[in-house]
Amino acid sequence: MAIRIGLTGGIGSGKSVVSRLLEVMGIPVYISDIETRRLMVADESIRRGLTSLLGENVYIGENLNKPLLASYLFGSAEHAAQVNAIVHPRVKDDFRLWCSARSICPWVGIESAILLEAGFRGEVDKVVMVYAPLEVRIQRAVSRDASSRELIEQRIRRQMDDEEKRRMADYVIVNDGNSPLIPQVLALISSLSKNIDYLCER
Ligand SMILES: CC(C)(COP(=O)(O)OP(=O)(O)OC[C@H]1O[C@@H](n2cnc3c(N)ncnc32)[C@H](O)[C@@H]1O)[C@@H](O)C(=O)NCCC(=O)NCCS
Ligand SMILES: Nc1ncnc2c1ncn2[C@@H]1O[C@H](COP(=O)(O)OP(=O)(O)OP(=O)(O)O)[C@@H](O)[C@H]1O
Repeated sequence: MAIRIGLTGGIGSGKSVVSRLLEVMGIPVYISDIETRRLMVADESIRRGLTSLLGENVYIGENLNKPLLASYLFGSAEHAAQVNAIVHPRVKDDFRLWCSARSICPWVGIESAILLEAGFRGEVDKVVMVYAPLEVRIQRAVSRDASSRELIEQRIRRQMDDEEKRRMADYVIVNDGNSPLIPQVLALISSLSKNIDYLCER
């Protein structure tokens, strides 16, 4: 079985950049944002759950009504918990299938801002947190998404606090714009490789 690396970090921390580096090194990465987007349209049980929670308008033909879902989900912790309970179990099943299709790979990764909140700690062998200071994250997300500061802060409120994430992480990669990323990713792979005997099934 492949060693599963869970890559997490708040919105704008730079997980996608780190994922791309892992992929360049030949490590396939399950990008949760992309796969979840696919499942929310294709998976019947998610469609049923969201329609019964939010009404028929949550889909416009074959497309998800993203503004409707976003305003509900990010509006309160309770709403986020309701949506997450419909979506995340199916994402977990899908990730397990994705891993079994790659069992010959020595490593695989999963990238998710809410890996720990969504209960994926038990799905991975090691948790790697990508860290950037809050203000840097906000500025990056605002310019990447052409969004407002208020909307990004609203999403941040639905995510686990950085300090808590840091405590649960096995490794931290600092992506503050000053610390170079590539040496940190190489050091991570090298450190995980040292533990390969411990991580492999005997
Ligand atoms: C609400 C939706 C439609 C907004 O779509 P949009 O294109 O604007 O944003 P996108 O999907 O690219 O998400 C951007 C970022 O928002 C944050 N985010 C998304 N969903 C969540 C969530 N449930 N809880 C906390 N943060 C979230 C993450 O940092 C994510 O990387 C979309 O995020 C969604 O369907 N979310 C629910 C499914 C989910 O939990 N996805 C996250 C898997 S990591
Ligand atoms: N070290 C860096 N220097 C400059 N810009 C960066 C750096 N790291 C990331 N960025 C930029 O910041 C933005 C956010 O990064 P990225 O999309 O990787 O974040 P993320 O953690 O995947 O966020 P999300 O949770 O929304 O998926 C992107 O536009 C990215 O190009």
